[in-house]
Amino acid sequence: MEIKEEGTSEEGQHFLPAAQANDPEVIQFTSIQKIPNEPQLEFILACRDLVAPVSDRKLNTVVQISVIHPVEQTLTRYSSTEIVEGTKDPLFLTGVTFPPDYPIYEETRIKLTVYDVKDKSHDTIRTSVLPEHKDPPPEVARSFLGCASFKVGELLKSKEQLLSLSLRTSDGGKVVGTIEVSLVKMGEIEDGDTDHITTDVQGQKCALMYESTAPESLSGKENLPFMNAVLRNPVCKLYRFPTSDNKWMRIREQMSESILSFHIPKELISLHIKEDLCRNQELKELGDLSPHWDNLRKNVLSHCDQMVTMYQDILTELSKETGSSFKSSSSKGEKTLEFVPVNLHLQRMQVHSPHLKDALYDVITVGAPAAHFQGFKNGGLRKLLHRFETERRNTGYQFIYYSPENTAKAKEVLSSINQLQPLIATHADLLLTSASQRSPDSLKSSLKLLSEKTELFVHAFKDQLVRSALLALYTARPGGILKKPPSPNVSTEEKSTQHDTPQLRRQDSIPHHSDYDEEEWDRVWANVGKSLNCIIAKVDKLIERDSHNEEGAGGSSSKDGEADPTLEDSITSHPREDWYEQLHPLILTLKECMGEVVNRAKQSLTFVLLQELAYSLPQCLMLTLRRDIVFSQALAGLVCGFIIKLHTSLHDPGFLQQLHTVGLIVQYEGLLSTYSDEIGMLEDMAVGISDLRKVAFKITEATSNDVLPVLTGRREHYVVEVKLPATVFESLPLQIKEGQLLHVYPVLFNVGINEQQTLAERFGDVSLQESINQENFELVQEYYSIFMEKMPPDYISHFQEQNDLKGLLDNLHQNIQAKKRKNVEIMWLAATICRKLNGIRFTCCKSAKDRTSMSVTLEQCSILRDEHQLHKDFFIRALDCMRREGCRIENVLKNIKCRRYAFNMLQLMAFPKCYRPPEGTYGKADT
Ligand SMILES: O=P(O)(O)O[C@H]1[C@H](O)[C@@H](O)[C@H](O)[C@H](O)[C@@H]1OP(=O)(O)O
Repeated sequence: MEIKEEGTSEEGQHFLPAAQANDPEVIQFTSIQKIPNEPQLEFILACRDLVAPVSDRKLNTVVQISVIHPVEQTLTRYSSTEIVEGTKDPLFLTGVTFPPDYPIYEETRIKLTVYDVKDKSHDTIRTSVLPEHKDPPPEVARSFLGCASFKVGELLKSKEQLLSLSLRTSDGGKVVGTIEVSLVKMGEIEDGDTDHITTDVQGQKCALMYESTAPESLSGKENLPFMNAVLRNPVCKLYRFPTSDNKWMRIREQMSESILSFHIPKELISLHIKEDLCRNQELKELGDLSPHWDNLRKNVLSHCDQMVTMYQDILTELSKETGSSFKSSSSKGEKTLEFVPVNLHLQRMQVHSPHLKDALYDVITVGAPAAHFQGFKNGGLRKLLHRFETERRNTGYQFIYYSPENTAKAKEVLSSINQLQPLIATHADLLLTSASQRSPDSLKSSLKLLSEKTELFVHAFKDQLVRSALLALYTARPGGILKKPPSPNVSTEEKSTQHDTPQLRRQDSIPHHSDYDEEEWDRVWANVGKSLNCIIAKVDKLIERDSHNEEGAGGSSSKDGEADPTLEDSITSHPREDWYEQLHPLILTLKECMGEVVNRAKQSLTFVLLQELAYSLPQCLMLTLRRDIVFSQALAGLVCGFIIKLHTSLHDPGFLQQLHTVGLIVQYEGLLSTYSDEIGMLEDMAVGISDLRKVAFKITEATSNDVLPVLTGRREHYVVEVKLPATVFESLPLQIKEGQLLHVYPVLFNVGINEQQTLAERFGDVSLQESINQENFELVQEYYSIFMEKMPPDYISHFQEQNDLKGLLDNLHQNIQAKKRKNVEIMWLAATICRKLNGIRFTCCKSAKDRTSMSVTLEQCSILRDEHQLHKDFFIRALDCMRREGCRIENVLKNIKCRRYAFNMLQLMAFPKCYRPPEGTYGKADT
């Protein structure tokens, strides 16, 4: 019989060839009845009276679970239990679970093979590097004890949903013990005779009886398809652990990829292309420039065109990856996949514990957003951007220095102009339509909209920057006589730096045209407001006269029955007017005035952008590319985290209120070291995460089957539209339904834990980590203040009763100040604060594979201990179970095709103890 390894092949990822999955003719097997989106089958295992091959040796047992598919009759290795040491009656804490889409039927046969493990450190189970997926030679690590098999249908139909099977030797002859298979329904009472089952902890017994309620849906049924639309290829694991009062809790671990890994980068790159094409066009439309500026513009344009082509090529390549939802750690340096986050997953723990409500704990795990292809020789974004700005500020006479804030402002105004001008034109046309229909009500409402938009338009130019840019452009036109520098709207800080340095000379050399009429712009700009006022006045008059006409026509008369002479006058002097004709010339004037303003402002602000681009080409564009790449990776993770959080908390009114009044905190745990390349990664990551502040979310009602989020905006500000099904959308607070923007507050705390960090602490520099932690602590505090201020008092008083956030914040602050080596307490506290504040949790290292796996499993077990009374003697065993057989070892396998954490002994010695994986799960791996 052919043996396959689950999860290493394409088949492992998709479970069934598509043709078979869709063809009812081929599949004639009995499906397992199940709750939608819940695992199809879950069971736990225990052995009894195992016979040791050598009588004086204590058994260390492990069960390997394999599936015999009824179609192909092939044996697929599916999962394993943990190793239970020193007992002939092992009870396994690691169970077996088959996710919703797994091709399993009542006819499917499950084979259970029991091994005796001789040497744990060599028992690297199911290492896929072995050819033909053969077992490691038994003498090396484990020896076969016995096996048994059953059909899924037999288990489902069995009395008490429990099978007790004899374990036999390979020739099928000798019975070497019994294996018990108990069907599990998460959240349901588990029956069974427990007397014989002991844990491996001396003398301890755990009753298998649950005192629990029926399963409660943790996320609404209606929105499940929406959430599942972004998740792919779930891996599920099941455990049972004892509580401190000797009851059992059940834990389901789930890890899923997200289609957003590719969807968001594609959306974002399309927006970059649109934004850059528009900017290039505006540069072309700058008009005549003097030879110096014209040459500069030509140079900039040729580079910018090349960049657009590059983005287009990347988009084409990414578009070929239809349906992809995972970029492996080994692809992190691939140029065409640079915008895609590394190894992005939702890591979920679902807990069902006695007496407590079922609970979900999510962490998004992802490789630190970083530009791996560009590399880290010169550092990462934090350093590169700082260096770039300093150098730009101090360069010679060729450019006018605009601060990053001013450059951003120029982009913002340009974007407002591009949005508002067509909007105003549309509202103006609607006003004329209302006029031609002679409808006072619709005339009034059209005017209201027109006024609002025109006021926004006028307001957009209320900035000194526009004036200085106009002047700068004027002097750059051919024939400009250059005397005095146009000074951009510099902040006091900038002014002082410039005065302290040779900037004075440089500024002095920048030209000014003596003929420049500084007030001309004011006149042109004010004309827009004036022409709007004329329209308002005219509309008022028309409506007023019309109402008088109506009254007149209706036989208006004074109380005593005599006609009102003034009204009669007005009726006779203003016969029924053509409103359209009255308004048309005024609208034309408004459009003309607006056109004039747009023309001037667009050109001058584009000239500001030219200054930024002209400096240090092509490095400046490469820096933008780097920032775009890092941001794209960070954004894909954020959108995934936001959608998951939204779907799991939709039924919590407090959460919804927090969402629209405060916004959500998004906490990133970084495990990067501040040594060598990882310094650059951390510098990239810090900027990428802080750039996420430019993102806001908006929730809309889904109107089609396309439920993927939609991205709009430009580099300074993005809006992510998240769609919800109509029924769910209807139940949201009004503010959210009305499209209010929902904000996020990203924060990053980093603590390096590996051997590189030891070097950094002994011989290097940890200041980057220290300043990141300090800066981000201030951000958390700021968020907390807004939270306390904006949430309703009754919510806050209940919240304060439940949580000592103030104490946690103080503790975090003290830990940050303490400057202790590898102070992992910082990460634990930050994570706890985030969870208590209903935030979104992230964990990242270089690849989100090894260190991240250690950290999320530790976090999961800590939650079980702190929130669900995990028995203290089982903390390490639970941790080892999760690390040895849980979702994260599958993560390693799917990344590097090898079931082994990439740590060597030396590295592990440097790790804080609770971050070290169990024996036999780590070693040299080809990453
Ligand atoms: O998932 P990571 O912890 O970033 O993986 C590291 C691992 O920690 C380290 O021990 C090993 O030497 C590799 O550098 C891993 O990174 P890869 O990106 O090469 O998987």
